[in-house]
This record gives sequence, C-alpha cells and structure tokens, in this order.
Amino acid sequence: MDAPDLTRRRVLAGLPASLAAGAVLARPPRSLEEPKPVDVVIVGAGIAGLVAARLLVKAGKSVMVCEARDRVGGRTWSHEIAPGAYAELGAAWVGPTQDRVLALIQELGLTLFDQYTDGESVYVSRGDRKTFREKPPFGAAPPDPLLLPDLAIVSTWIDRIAKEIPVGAPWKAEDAQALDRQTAETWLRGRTLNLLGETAKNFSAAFEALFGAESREMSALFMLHYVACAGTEGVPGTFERLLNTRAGAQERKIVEGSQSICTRIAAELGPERVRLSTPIRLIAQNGEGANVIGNAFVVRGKRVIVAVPPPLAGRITYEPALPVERDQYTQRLGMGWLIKCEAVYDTPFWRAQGLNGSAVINDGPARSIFDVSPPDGSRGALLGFVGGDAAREFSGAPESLKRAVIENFVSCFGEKAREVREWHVADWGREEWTRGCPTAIAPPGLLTAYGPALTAPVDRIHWAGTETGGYWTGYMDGAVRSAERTVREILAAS
Ligand SMILES: Cc1cc2nc3c(=O)[nH]c(=O)nc-3n(C[C@H](O)[C@H](O)[C@H](O)COP(=O)(O)OP(=O)(O)OC[C@H]3O[C@@H](n4cnc5c(N)ncnc54)[C@H](O)[C@@H]3O)c2cc1C
Repeated sequence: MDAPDLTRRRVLAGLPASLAAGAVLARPPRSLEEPKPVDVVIVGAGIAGLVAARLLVKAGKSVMVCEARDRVGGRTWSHEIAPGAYAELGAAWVGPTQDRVLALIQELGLTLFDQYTDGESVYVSRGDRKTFREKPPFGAAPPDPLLLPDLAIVSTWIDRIAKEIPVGAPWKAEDAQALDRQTAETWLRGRTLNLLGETAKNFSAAFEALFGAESREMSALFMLHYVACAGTEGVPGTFERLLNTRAGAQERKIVEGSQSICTRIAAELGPERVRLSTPIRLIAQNGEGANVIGNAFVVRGKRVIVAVPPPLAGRITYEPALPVERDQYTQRLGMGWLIKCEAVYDTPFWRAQGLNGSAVINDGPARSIFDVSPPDGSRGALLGFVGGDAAREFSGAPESLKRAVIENFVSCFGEKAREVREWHVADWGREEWTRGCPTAIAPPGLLTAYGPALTAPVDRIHWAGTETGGYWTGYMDGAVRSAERTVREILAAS
C-alpha cells in the first residue's frame, strides 16, 4: 500500500499536521526513512509489544517494533545497585496465578528469588510504631484495631462480589450499572464500620501502592474487576492475593531484573526488528494495510498492534478516525501516579534488628515500604511507594520528597536509615512515554458506557498492553496475556 499523498507530504514535513506545535521538529528532515514493509508493525517495546513480536516471528510473520524511548522495557526499568544485583524503578514482583509471565520467565532462562520476609514488619500510625508478623488471614495488613475489623468485612465483600464479575468484560456483571455509578471510596464506606471516620485514609496506603490513585478516583466496578483479575482460569482473584507478599503479588522477583524480560526478547528479535527512539505519531489505514508514521519515518504493515498504555494510544492520530466509542474511552481513562523512591545502603541493617524491611505508615508520603535488597544481601535497599495524593504533593520537589521519605524510613527502621549511599527516584507521571503508573484507572461510568471499545480491533489495528490483559491487568502477566490475545486475533484473521 502506498502512503496517501497527504500523509507522505506531512511525514516529509516532519510530523502530522494535527500534532501540537511543541512537538514539531525545529528543522524539517531532508528525507523520509521507509524500511521494508512487514506483516505486522508493533507500536511499543514494553512486555506486550515484544512478546507479541516474538510470537508472530515464531508463527512465520515479519515484524517491526517501533519504540519511542531509547530503551526497551517501558514500565519495566531495572538498574544495577551492586555488580550483577538489580533493583527496580518499574515493575518488580511476580506471584502465584501469574501463569503467563512465570512461563515466559522460565522460557527466557531468568531466575526468581523470594521477596525477603524473615522477621517482622513495621506499622506506624498516629506516631505510634508497632512491629508484627505477617500471618493469615490478614497477611501484610497491619494489626490496627481501627483497621482490622473493616479490612475483614471489606475483604469478604470484595472477594464475594469480584467472583461475580466477568474477567475482561466487567460491564456484563449483574450489578455493573450500580457498581459503576459510584466511586470505590463510596462503595467501601457503605460496607465498613468506618471507625473514627477514617475508612478512606486507612485504605489509602493500599490503594496508592496498588493503583497510584485514591479510592475516590476510580469506579467501584473498576476496583472490583481489578480484584477479579488477580487470579487465573479456575482460580478466582482475591484482594488478599493483590496485597500479600507470601502467596501474593509481591512474592518473588527476577534476579536479572524485570527489564531483562524485554532486553532478552529484543536481543532475540535483533535490532533490525526493534527500532528505538521512534515515537509513532500517526497510523493511516485502508483495506490493504496501514502506514505507521513517526518523525520522517513510515513503515507499512498488513496489520498493526498498538501496545502502549491506552491514554497514550489516544494521543496517536488515526486516519480514518477511530470509532467514537474508542476515542471517548481513551479520553476518559487516566493513568495512576506513582513515584518510586529507593535508598541504597551498605547493608540491609534492619534485618539484624529482626525486621524484614516491609512497613505500612499512615503519615508521610511513603505509605508502603519494602526491602528491595539484592538476593545475596550484598547491599541494602529500601523502596517507598509515593502515590496518588502524595505523588501530587511531592512531585517536582525532589529535596522535600527525599527528606520526607527518608523520615518515613527512619520512623520505621531507626537513625541508620539516614546513612543513604545512593538515592534513586522514578516519577512515572513525568515520563513522557508512560505519563503515570502502574496502570490506567477507570472513573465512574466509563466501563459500562464504552467497555468493549478497549480491546475491539479497529479494522487492521489491534490493541495490546496490560490494560487490555484480562487476568492480571495492570501487571506484567496482563501484558503477556494481552500480547497472546492480539497475536491470536491476527493469526485468525490472516
Ligand atoms: C512503578 C511501577 C511498579 C510496578 N510494579 C509492578 C509489579 O511489581 N509487578 C507487576 O507485574 N507489574 C508492575 N507494574 C506494572 C507493569 O510494569 C506493567 O503492567 C507492564 O510492564 C506493562 O507492559 P506493557 O507492555 O503493557 O506497557 P509499557 O511497559 O508501558 O510499554 C509500552 C511501550 O510503548 C512505548 N510507547 C508509548 N507511546 C509510544 C508511541 N507513540 N510510539 C512508540 N512507542 C510508544 C513506551 O515507551 C513503552 O516502552 C509496575 C509498574 C510501575 C511503573
């Protein structure tokens, strides 16, 4: 298929006319780069895009993956904190029922190690510090008499209702309309004792770490569907599995770093199939194929997989325009906002105090804290999640953020927590090609109004990415599942 004249002129001029002036190249490029047409062009080299490419190549298809960043991995981003020891600025953990990513990790020859859980966790609330051991039925939840009764009631409600919500099609749930009409906060308040009127506050440490958002920002149906997705075929999702370390989503990590899933697949595919620093601006399709267009770049494919977070997919221009339902969907869906703050120490000194490095705090920006030291303990590392309201308050103020997070670490683990050897921050809201994390959040009304538009292919364009994953949406496992689905769609269509 030839690029339509209009498109060719625009690409040669640098960018599609419809883009904001700020994005236009200062000097028009001299020539248009046009690699060989392929069967499938994939936009985005995160887990979803790369897994799709790998499966398509195995099925005999030619592919090109176009990635905006100068690295692969997207929301996985590992960095070395000691020789051969990695910490994660993006996705870190895998856990039970995440079958698809666990199988991939094994296939790629990567190694898992257990999140450190020996010893006690710390809980700091209203200035009071307690230590506790994670055990059933409350797992990682702190032993706060104001919190536990509500948690027990809410977990039972959440799990019972989540079981009734069809994974991947929450709008089909019997009570979908009623659940989608209210925020998760309203729904929780109606089902708790609301001791001291602090329900929302008590749950916000969990919501901020899980969603990068507060419970008032998402629909109850979205939250309950997220829980429904924390399982696999035949094993219903549970709230506890999302929250827990042992037997939960924070159970294990990859020795070589989570990003190595992507770097290994990219190495397998080779540089001719994975183009870095190639942001895609426009996708123009007709009955024969699509032109996928970046800055002075166009590649043709018979089909396209867009494997970027849906709010970013909504920033690409499409010709012809996408169905209005899809456009309305991506206009309303927003990313959560998490800042990961990591302090590296000479040793995991808290372990000698009988502590496992996990903490929940009710005051201060880092409400959930984890030990993210390498498996051999050759360095110590603590991670603080700063999400939702706290991310809004502290983003852009790096010194105050560092001071406040280290104060949180000190309140949990003592004065030694000030002896920081390295300090790393990933503010995902400020990452141009992610714009928030860990996942996109649906406000009230969205899923029931436009739900099916998220995954429905539009002629030759297919939608991947963890948000479209069904089981373990929002997680690496969901990203793998989304890739597998789009590849099935494409192979069935060709
Ligand atoms: C801080 C944080 C903590 C997390 N913790 C966990 C965890 O512990 N366990 C877990 O399983 N998951 C976790 N997640 C979620 C997990 O990282 C994601 O679910 C998963 O990596 C998403 O993969 P993806 O391929 O769907 O999307 P992405 O990784 O977002 O990949 C999309 C790619 O598309 C590129 N892109 C965007 N727009 C364009 C464009 N126009 N043109 C070309 N390229 C474009 C981006 O640069 C990116 O590389 C976390 C995420 C974050 C950020």
